[in-house]
Amino acid sequence: MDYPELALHIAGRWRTQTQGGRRAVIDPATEETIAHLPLAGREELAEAAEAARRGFIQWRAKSALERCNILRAAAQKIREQAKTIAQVLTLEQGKPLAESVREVTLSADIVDFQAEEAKRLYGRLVPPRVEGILSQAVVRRPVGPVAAFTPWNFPANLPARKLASALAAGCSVVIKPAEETPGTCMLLVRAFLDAGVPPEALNMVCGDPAEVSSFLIDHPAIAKVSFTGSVAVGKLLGEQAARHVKRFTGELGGHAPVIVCEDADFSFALKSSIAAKFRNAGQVCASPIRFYIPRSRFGEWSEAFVQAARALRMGPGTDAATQMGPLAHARRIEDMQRFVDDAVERGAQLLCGGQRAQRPGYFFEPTVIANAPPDSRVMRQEPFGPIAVLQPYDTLDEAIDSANALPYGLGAYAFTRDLHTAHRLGEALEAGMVGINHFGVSQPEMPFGGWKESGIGQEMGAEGLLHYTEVKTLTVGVPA
Ligand SMILES: NC(=O)C1=CN([C@@H]2O[C@H](COP(=O)(O)OP(=O)(O)OC[C@H]3O[C@@H](n4cnc5c(N)ncnc54)[C@H](O)[C@@H]3O)[C@@H](O)[C@H]2O)C=CC1
Ligand SMILES: O=Cc1ccc(S(=O)(=O)O)cc1
Repeated sequence: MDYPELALHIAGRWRTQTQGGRRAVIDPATEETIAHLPLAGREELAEAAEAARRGFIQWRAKSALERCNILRAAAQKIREQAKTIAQVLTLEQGKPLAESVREVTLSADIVDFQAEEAKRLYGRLVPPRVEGILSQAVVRRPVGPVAAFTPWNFPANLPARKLASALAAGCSVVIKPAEETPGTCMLLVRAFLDAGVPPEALNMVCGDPAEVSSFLIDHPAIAKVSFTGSVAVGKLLGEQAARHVKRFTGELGGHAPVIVCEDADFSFALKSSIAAKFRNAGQVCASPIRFYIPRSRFGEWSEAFVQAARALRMGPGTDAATQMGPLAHARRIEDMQRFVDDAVERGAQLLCGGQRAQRPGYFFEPTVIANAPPDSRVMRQEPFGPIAVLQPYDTLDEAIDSANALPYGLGAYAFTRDLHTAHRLGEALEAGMVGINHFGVSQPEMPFGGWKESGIGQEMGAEGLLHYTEVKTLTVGVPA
């Protein structure tokens, strides 16, 4: 499989030679270097921000229909190249190739949806309360150049969400993908440019994440910051944006509970749970983490869950038989071990896995922990990896309280066959996305965002576009 030569897109030019040096991009399945990524220096970051300022003026001047047509052409190009982009994604990130193909085609769908929404960015006319007013309108206008920061777990989907909405609204962008997975984003950026987005309206930079984000957020050309990543970094970037009163969207971490009710179809719930838990090796912000199981059926569930976890085929994403790939980078392995060791030290039971796999690559065994005390790290922080925690409960009220106990609220799930219980849980679970009897809460047409510390704002759906706009009250009086 081929991996492309990496370049940054700054002020209308692709650059392979940059002032910030370069860093290796590693295949997480083999730990081998597959490419070198040029890094931007401060002057190049300034060039990108200034270009975004000029690009914004050109891009916002296009009609909604023109923007829609260009973005739909970009979506088509992404779809046509889905296999190639997916191969790059799997090489740099590790997930199974079939998952990468699905991610890339879904990214094209996200771009299509936001492109169409550009034509529906309606305002409204409000009857004036005083005489002599011809029209009193509420309209939405693009917020301005956006600095977008995306992580390594969904190298196509997450840049697509930000690029699609920002560009559909008429904003220009400087995007910084994760340095671990830059190739996928580079191919998406190329598709947008080839489709007709003005070269200065779309910039891609990489570098030291903290230096790049700090520089861009402080830069006067940047009007809005959009970040996907950890709660801790989200708070830092949000604070920095707030100091300039710049707009901020944060898609941050979660700690999703799953309540399996006494009346649930256990075999369906278990099959769905295993697929959702170990998809992308658990590196999904809305991934299920805490499974609350009725005490009377805890033994039966634990046994079947462990058996299914052990049966998962781990391997390189390029192997068609692989069900779970490696973790995306070396730091994740160390972090998984800390989660497991801490839980066991505090008295939890390790039912399976719990260690790095004995093979090259950043593989960590599918891990199941039971009865983790509430103060264990795995019960308070997002493991962001292939670790499931099984907890017994006695009453549904108790399970709901436990599910809502953390300061996060991104995804939450439940399984029941009773319609009343389904509605009750749908209301009671405190999260931006609640899935009853299914985990598919991330869809291009639906808003995706967190409650509590899990984030601010939403991406995708009609709401996603609105976060890239400002509201203007526009009153036109009768000329004197
Ligand atoms: N919500 C999500 O989709 C993601 C959440 N995370 C969370 O982050 C935790 C740690 O992930 P790691 O990669 O090990 O650590 P990390 O915190 O170094 O990096 C996480 C992501 O944030 C970016 N980042 C870090 N500091 C930044 C800064 N100052 N400015 C801009 N971007 C910055 C990195 O480039 C990377 O893409 C995970 O355990 C998980 O909880 C990580 C990736 C995606
Ligand atoms: O990490 C967040 C995230 C990204 C993508 C998806 S999905 O592939 O659209 O399901 C879910 C969560």
